[in-house]
Amino acid sequence: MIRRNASRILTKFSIGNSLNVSSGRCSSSQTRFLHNDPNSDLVLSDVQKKTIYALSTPVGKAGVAVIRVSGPDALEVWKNVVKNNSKQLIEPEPWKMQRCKIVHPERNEALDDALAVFFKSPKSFTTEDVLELHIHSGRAIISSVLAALSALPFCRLAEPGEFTRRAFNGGRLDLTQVEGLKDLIEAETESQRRIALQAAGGASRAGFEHLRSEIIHCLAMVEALIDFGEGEDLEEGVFEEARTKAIQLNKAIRGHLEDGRRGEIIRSGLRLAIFGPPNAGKSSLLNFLAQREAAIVTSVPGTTRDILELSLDIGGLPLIVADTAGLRTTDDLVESIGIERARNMVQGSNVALCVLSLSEIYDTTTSSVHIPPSIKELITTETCFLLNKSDLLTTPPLEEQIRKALGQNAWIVSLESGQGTLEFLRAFEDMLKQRYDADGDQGASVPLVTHARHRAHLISASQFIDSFLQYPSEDIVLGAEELRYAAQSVGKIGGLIDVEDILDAVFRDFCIGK
Ligand SMILES: Nc1nc2c(ncn2[C@@H]2O[C@H](COP(=O)(O)OP(=O)(O)OP(=O)(O)O)[C@@H](O)[C@H]2O)c(=O)[nH]1
Ligand SMILES: [Mg+2]
Repeated sequence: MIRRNASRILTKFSIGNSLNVSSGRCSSSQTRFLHNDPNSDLVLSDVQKKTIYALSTPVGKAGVAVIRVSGPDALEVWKNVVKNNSKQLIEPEPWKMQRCKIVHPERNEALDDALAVFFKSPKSFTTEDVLELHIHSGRAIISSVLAALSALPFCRLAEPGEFTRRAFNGGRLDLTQVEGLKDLIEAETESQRRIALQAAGGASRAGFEHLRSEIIHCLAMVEALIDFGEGEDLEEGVFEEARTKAIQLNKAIRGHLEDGRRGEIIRSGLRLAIFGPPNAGKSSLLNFLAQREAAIVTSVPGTTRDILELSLDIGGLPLIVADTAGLRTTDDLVESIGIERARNMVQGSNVALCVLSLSEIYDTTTSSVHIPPSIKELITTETCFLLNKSDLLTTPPLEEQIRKALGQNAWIVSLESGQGTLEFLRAFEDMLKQRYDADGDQGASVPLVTHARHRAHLISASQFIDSFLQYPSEDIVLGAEELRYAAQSVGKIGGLIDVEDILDAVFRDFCIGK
């Protein structure tokens, strides 16, 4: 189709962003949203199209509860249940809060003094007509208003998530924004809130759409090459230009994939494993971080036998902190199971913090550090160290020597006396923010990939681009197919495929005429 139409219109054209745009050639793009079936247009049943209502705030006693209504009959709902104080029907002024009474549509009985606002389609959350009733929050009030709405035959109670679903169907939100909205509501720490707000606001959508349009631009070059052939109707070097662009695109995608999984980790919580030999003060550290006696602390080595996990907010980051059994060789069956679990926990963690007793590992006469082999095997370049029980040393340790042996992320403290603990906490928080913070104090960029789903589609897009790059210029038809799949993979992240994209890009990016 593209081939025949285009070849009739175009005789010679050149490619690139700087080129002229033909006037009035672009057809308007028709956006299609994909749900389960990537090839079917969305068809809604009558029930699905009905006006829906639901309580949008938690049930219980509070100042205000909001009941939301969305759909083609939202205005009818207003006319039936919203009355001004003189009991006359009022036409809503869109997007403006109005003082009113909520009445039962059949009995005309006043149910509550309220505020109501009408959002006219398409400028609403769902893109449909939306009505919000801000009533007093109490069980009896809420149920009486919901009962009043259920008396209207053109309304039904919304399914879970149906308002957001309608916002998605209406094109107000793409899938990344829907996910962002959900994450925003569930955010428990600053960094989770920040990342979710960015996604809900459309930052991820813009990032992925940019990637997709770049792939489509690349595909448009290849399509033109298929239609017209280099050197005849097309300028020389188009194939090379498309390849160069594809290489750049793959680099950009890999950049997003190799972000240390920051987005996913912040969403689900960073896993911090506290490990070390018995009696070093691991449980004391957990209690210090939690600011309560969460773990049992005794002077008996081997007190902690199993993993104890706590969810904590450290420096605005969500951490799942695990206290583990002290690592040593033992014949005790229960203890050895605990030690095995501890090892697995350390290996599966995002951050490992090794707690050591200074008097056990530091030789004051030679200022050297000796770490037991059972601990050494778990240490990587990323491991952090807390050298505890500094109060037991008669001469202060040489910090320089310790940092030389263990790296910069090593701190000396006494969890018993509290010496050095606040400095450790501040430095540890800074280190975590440096590694994982999303656009916080440390200025790290907000990660684009925040869900495993995004990662999977980006990986397949990158593989399709790789396959395109394998094809020689003679097999360019097959290569174009790979690029088409790559664009589709990225499109799936937002749940959106634009059927007219390629046609649009051909006419937008190419200068037509001799
Ligand atoms: N002197 C001194 N004692 C400490 C310090 N921190 C912890 N302790 C003591 O060391 C002992 C062991 O502390 P825990 O926190 O239970 O050590 P652990 O590493 O969890 O030990 P296990 O669970 O047996 O592996 C307890 O008696 C603590 O009171 C410290 O900074 N100085
Ligand atoms: Mg312990």
